[in-house]
Amino acid sequence: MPLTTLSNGRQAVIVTAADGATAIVYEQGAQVASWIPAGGKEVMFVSPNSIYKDGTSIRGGVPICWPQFSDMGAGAAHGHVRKAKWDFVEDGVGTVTFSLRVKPDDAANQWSIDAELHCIVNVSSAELSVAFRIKNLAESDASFNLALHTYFAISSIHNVTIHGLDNCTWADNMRKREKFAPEEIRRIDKETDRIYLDVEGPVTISDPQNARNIVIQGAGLPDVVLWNPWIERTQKFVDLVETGYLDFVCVEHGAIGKPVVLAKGQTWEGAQVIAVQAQTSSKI
Ligand SMILES: O=P(O)(O)OC[C@H]1O[C@@H](O)[C@H](O)[C@@H](O)[C@@H]1O
Repeated sequence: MPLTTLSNGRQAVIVTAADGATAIVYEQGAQVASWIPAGGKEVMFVSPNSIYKDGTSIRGGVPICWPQFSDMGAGAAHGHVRKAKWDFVEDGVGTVTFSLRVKPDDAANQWSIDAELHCIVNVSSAELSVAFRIKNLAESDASFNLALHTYFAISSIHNVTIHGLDNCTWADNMRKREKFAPEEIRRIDKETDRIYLDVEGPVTISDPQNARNIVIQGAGLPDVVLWNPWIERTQKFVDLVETGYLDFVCVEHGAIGKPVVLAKGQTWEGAQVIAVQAQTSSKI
């Protein structure tokens, strides 16, 4: 069994690619918490105040938010599977798969969905891909939202610029998801909690101080949440340090604007694919 116990006491698989890239994927939540391209820097942010215990999602990496985003449903905010213990399925060079059987009578499954979930992680120095697959095992349609809630490590929120969202209508999570017309967004300089709808191209985080662009693309996931809690809201998170907002930005590909409706017996997959490009100038 390739699961190992890390120094924080949690079980995880350390994935190594043929080119020397590594990733860490926790059993709880099938949560990716590290991706280091060979000879490169960590791409995932994980808060030093993260709580490592049963039923608590790590503050960082790629929490899988399903079957609901935020409070858009009857169940726990961002769903329950990010806090559940997933089953290891298989691993190989640069890859690991976890699964989770979700049954209607699970106490935490307030959506009563009957399904098998898979999280498939593939890693190399060029790319990290995190795929969420669901097979509907019920006799009726399953309807759900999904977000791959990825926390990216950055040199400082003051240094980075965001590209790829200017032409999209967005809903403000801080104003009851009221919708707004497209507008340029480059720097984040205040609390930002937006759902960009129907994003077609990649989203890029340009980080000149880290000499890299992080290029993030969704597959089957049309929407993108852009989140940074900024100064005041950060203080409300027990698992973030006081200045934690400086160190990350979340770019979360998801199916949020419209729920996915999956017919009985059908399988659906959505993924986030992340690439890192060396930067020679601050322009992208
Ligand atoms: O504290 P949680 O449940 O992990 O959520 C963190 C944030 O997740 C983001 O996706 C939401 O847009 C924010 O509103 C939320 O605060």
